[in-house]
Amino acid sequence: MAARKASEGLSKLVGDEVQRWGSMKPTGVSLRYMMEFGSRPTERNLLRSAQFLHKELPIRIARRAIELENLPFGLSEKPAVLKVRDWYLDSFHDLRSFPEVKDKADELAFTQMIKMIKVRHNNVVPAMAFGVQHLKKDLSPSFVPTDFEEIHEFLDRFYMTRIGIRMLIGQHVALHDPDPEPGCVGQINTKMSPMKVARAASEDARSICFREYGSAPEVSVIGDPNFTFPYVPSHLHLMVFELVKNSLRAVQERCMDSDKDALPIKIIVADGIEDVTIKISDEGGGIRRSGLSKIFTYLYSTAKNPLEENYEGVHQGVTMAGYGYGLPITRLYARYFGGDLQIISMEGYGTDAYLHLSRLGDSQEPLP
Ligand SMILES: Nc1ncnc2c1ncn2[C@@H]1O[C@H](COP(=O)(O)OP(=O)(O)OP(=O)(O)O)[C@@H](O)[C@H]1O
Repeated sequence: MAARKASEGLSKLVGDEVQRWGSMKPTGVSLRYMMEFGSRPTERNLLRSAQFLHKELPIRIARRAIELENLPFGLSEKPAVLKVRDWYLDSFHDLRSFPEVKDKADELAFTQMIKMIKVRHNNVVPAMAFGVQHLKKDLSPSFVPTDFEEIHEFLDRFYMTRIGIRMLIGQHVALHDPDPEPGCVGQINTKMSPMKVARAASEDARSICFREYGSAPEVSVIGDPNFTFPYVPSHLHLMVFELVKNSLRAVQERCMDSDKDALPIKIIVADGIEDVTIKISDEGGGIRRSGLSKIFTYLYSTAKNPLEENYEGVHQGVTMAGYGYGLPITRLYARYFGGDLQIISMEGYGTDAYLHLSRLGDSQEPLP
């Protein structure tokens, strides 16, 4: 579909429909609810789930489309942001033009449609990053990072709701799996071993490190190998991958500068009553105190930006670092199910990342 012009404005494009849906209140779901509901994926429950999404997704999508139209500093006019807004409008339109979901056939067609919506939005993160980068370039040298607070808050809200939308779609689609792995309820593994996921994510990060530097520091994972708890393995994988990638880069660069051996990275998994905490410790030299306040912003990275040319297809080749998105996005994933992320640094020595995951899974989705 041809890109719409920003000047056409939202209200003219889709009338009051987006505004009307965008003013409705979204309904949050908890990990526990998803797990209990999804444990009986009967025809009736799948139908109920599709009916819920048929009403819920347009609300969430409309709210973001409206925000995308009203960003400060002219960010809404940037071509990459316009493209993202068009993806949201197209998805809103697909959902609203889908008739009421009444039976199994409707439900299957609806599932197919939302699966397509998820694919359409695959490149939202790099596209938005490209738009923001573009804006930063336009504003420099008068660029003041505090000006970006509003944009930063918007991006936090925007990506948080994106995680929610993708979780809801992914969960509904996954409940159709005729042969789920034992213990899995859609995307949730009721017996997820955090050690196993941490190991796999570390190996993935190490292979990127190998590709980039020709070697990779060792990563050891300490904890109870039999311990399991319900969580979404793909979320945990993504979070540990990002954190280990940062540690590997810091350790690797430090040892290249000093000609010393690369010191191993240590991951400890602790099983508490309220939280499962995963600590990732490295001796990569830490982060300067003056830079610490910036690490959770979307514009701070000490690596060369891979988005300088364009964002199309950036997902095809994961790089070691560059957008400055790893930490803020990881923290959003942790917070989505009631957890958090803290970074403690000792400049001149190393960094500890504490990833807290809420064990009870009772917290409602944060819905900005
Ligand atoms: N373990 C660490 N040791 C030293 N510096 C770190 C560590 N983790 C993060 N940093 C610093 O924080 C910055 C931001 O990290 P973040 O993960 O958000 O982005 P990035 O790694 O630069 O890029 P990407 O978007 O690809 O993850 C890094 O560029 C780096 O300077």
